[in-house]
Amino acid sequence: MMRQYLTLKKQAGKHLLLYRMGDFYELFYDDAERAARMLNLTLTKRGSSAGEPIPMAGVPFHSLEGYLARLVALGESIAICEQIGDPATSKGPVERQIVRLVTPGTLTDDALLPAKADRLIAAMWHARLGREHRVGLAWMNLANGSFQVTECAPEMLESELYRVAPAELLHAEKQNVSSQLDCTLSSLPDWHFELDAANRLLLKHFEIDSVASFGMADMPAATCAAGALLYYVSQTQSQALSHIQAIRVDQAGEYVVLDPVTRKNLELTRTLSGEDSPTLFSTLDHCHTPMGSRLLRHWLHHPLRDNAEVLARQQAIAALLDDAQADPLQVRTGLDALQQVLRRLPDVERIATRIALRSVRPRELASLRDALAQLPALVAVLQTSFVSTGRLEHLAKLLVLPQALSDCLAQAIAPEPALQVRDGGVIAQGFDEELDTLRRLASDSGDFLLELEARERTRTGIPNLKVEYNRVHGFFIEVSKGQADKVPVDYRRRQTLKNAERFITPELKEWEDKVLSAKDRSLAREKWLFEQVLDVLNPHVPALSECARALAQVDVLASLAEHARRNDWVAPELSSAPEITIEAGRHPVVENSIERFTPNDCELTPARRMLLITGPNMGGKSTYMRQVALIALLARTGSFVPAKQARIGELDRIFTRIGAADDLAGGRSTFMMEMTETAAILAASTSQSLVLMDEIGRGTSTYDGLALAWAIAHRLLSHNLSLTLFATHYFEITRLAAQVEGAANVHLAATDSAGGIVFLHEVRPGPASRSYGIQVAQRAGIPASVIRHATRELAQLEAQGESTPQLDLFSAPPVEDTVEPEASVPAPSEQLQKALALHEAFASIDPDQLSPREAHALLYQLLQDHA
Ligand SMILES: Nc1ncnc2c1ncn2[C@@H]1O[C@H](COP(=O)(O)OP(=O)(O)OP(=O)(O)O)[C@@H](O)[C@H]1O
Repeated sequence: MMRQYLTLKKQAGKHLLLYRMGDFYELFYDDAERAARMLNLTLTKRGSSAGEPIPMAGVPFHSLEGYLARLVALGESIAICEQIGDPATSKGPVERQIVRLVTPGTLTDDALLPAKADRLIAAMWHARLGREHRVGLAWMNLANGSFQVTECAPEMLESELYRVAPAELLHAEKQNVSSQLDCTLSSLPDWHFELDAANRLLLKHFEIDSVASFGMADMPAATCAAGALLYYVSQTQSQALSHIQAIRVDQAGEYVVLDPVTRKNLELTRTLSGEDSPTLFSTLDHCHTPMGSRLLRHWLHHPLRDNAEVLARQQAIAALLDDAQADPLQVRTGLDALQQVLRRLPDVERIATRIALRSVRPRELASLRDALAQLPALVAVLQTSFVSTGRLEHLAKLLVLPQALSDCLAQAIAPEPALQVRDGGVIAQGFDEELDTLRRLASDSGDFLLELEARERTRTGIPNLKVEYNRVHGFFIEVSKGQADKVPVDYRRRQTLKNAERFITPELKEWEDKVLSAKDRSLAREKWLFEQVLDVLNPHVPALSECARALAQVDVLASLAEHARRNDWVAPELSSAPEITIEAGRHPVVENSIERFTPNDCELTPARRMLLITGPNMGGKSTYMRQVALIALLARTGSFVPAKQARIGELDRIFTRIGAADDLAGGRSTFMMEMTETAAILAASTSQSLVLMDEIGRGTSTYDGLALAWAIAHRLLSHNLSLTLFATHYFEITRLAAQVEGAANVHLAATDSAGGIVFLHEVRPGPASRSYGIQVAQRAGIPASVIRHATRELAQLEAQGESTPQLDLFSAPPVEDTVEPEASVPAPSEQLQKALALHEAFASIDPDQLSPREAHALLYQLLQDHA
């Protein structure tokens, strides 16, 4: 047996091998030790190998799914080995085979999948084509059959990986992955990524002549990744992947690029501390179906650049809301009616996939049958209430499925089927004549038995004779001990009890054989019929999947409309210029968590492209910056936004540099992280990008920090020309507004009161007047003696004026809120002047215009002038 185990373990490779033995799945050797640790199993021993006992651990077969879910959540991959041979006829160990591979990215079972999130598997391949270096990325959602590819430059890979967010990433053994993404990495031999083999596999699977059919003619890197991915996934499934029907090329430039840090900082689907709520997704998710929730999550991570699709979604939401407003006395609006139907729908998307993989359960088919019966009502609401809305009208059409599909389910599946086909009672009465006869034979024994009992009582003269059945002994005739000697000769003893004897007669035995075989045959017939039903359903899988996608869209649009209705959100105007103009905007998440949120305006246009934001700690700077980014992002997904009015232009990227934490694992300090992120922003942001910069330069000495912050702001303003929100504590930076066209100062207002500082959370024009740092510290509970000490120190430092080491905004004399910056700004210190001069000298250099000799000379000149 151990030899068989070791052969199978070799096949399983790195996967944990669950080896079926009777009612258990056993693990041996290292697998046993690992699994025992992870699952808290008892580690035992079985036999020995080379004189050492073999470690063993096991899980009962009926609780396999629960253990699998835990292992997969820990990022493990598992090979499941079953007994294939018949133990009765086997010589030596029963034949066994690996029948299923479970990996974090290839799950389709409902018990193992999160309802509201997708679990994708991706593959990446670096290709060098001459001097060009491209990365091909392919990803698949096995649970709904989508398969996508893209190619990107290596520096964009991390952003793309975070956008796709796979649960498992396949890569070639010789190509290391340096991503910080939290996912399971599975390495494959390099030959899995060979172009010819990949091409052949894709052509065979999709039955096409060339990958050009999918627009992949010039995408060799993506083709290699797609081939490796398809091969790997098909190895994990025992069924053909018939629901994977096409590859979609994800065009770079389709989406507003969000780099990994921005996805995190904006708390789209996870809070900074790693919780699921409160996030933008948890706030907006009023979806009634799991597939709706999954699509909403996808939309939030994929804001669109092009206005057309955004507008179509927005108009659909507007129509859903208009209907509600058109007749305020309407007890139930079209939106309510839609939601009522949506509430009753199961996860059609995943059921469709499981039909294709032939792993669907009877009860899922029953819920699909009931769902299909609801669809006409949904279509009717869409067609009566929202007839003239392009998107909703189109979706309504996709919800109409062939009648044959509903008929098949309605006729074939029992009203309340058993959990498993092997339990019987899955196929409906009246669907198959043979099955009905077998069932009747198997269960309609009542009349025959009563008749037999009466007959035998008369024949034997034993009045209390009974004919009965139990699972262990089958049918029998029971006679009390006192009457046992009266039984006829054809009675054969079956069992002796304390007060009774049980017998069987040839007639009863014949009946028993017929009934029991009818039971077996009816179960076998049901199993066969279930497979036939799957054959009938299978061709409808594409239409069903499309219908599921349409349902998900209707659900998301209804959810966004519902949120807009409850929170008074408005449709943003979309423009093609790079601009963000918001009147009375609110933070979509914070507005729901505090009692009174103060709305604020924002105007960012090419002519006023940078807002320098100042104000006290706790004043609301971060909230304000994030709210602007979130409103822009919401507008680009087609949603309404929390504002009185908004106008959002086409954006290519959203960047954020907000309070970094140490990347200890990556060996980078806070300051290093801050500078790395800033370098990426300066390299990639354009005049169509929205950039959020929060207190850049704070992690180093005052002079360094200030000089860097100044130069970075200057660069964004004069070179990148991005729409920028730049929050800072450095006072000198506010001078930028006077020096460079396109920048303006705003501040978050606060005021003193008898009870201490009061934050007004209002964005007002001009720079802030004071820091209120000590007042904030006081509110935070710093002891009164420390506060008094700090106040004395501050007075002294302020008296020393410009020579203080703290060059920040708040060493300046107080100014009125609305005073323009240049009126109150002190002259820059000597060091700063030097830094600025150096910066300006650098800004005037165009390296592309210099020969190496000139560059060398210029370098010496700069050293001489600025040392
Ligand atoms: N517009 C607003 N209306 C009402 N409350 C607000 C508003 N903006 C922010 N707040 C509240 O003020 C608190 C502080 O906000 P925020 O973190 O944005 O301040 P900050 O200026 O960035 O502070 P720090 O500089 O210390 O990071 C938040 O917890 C939020 O609840």
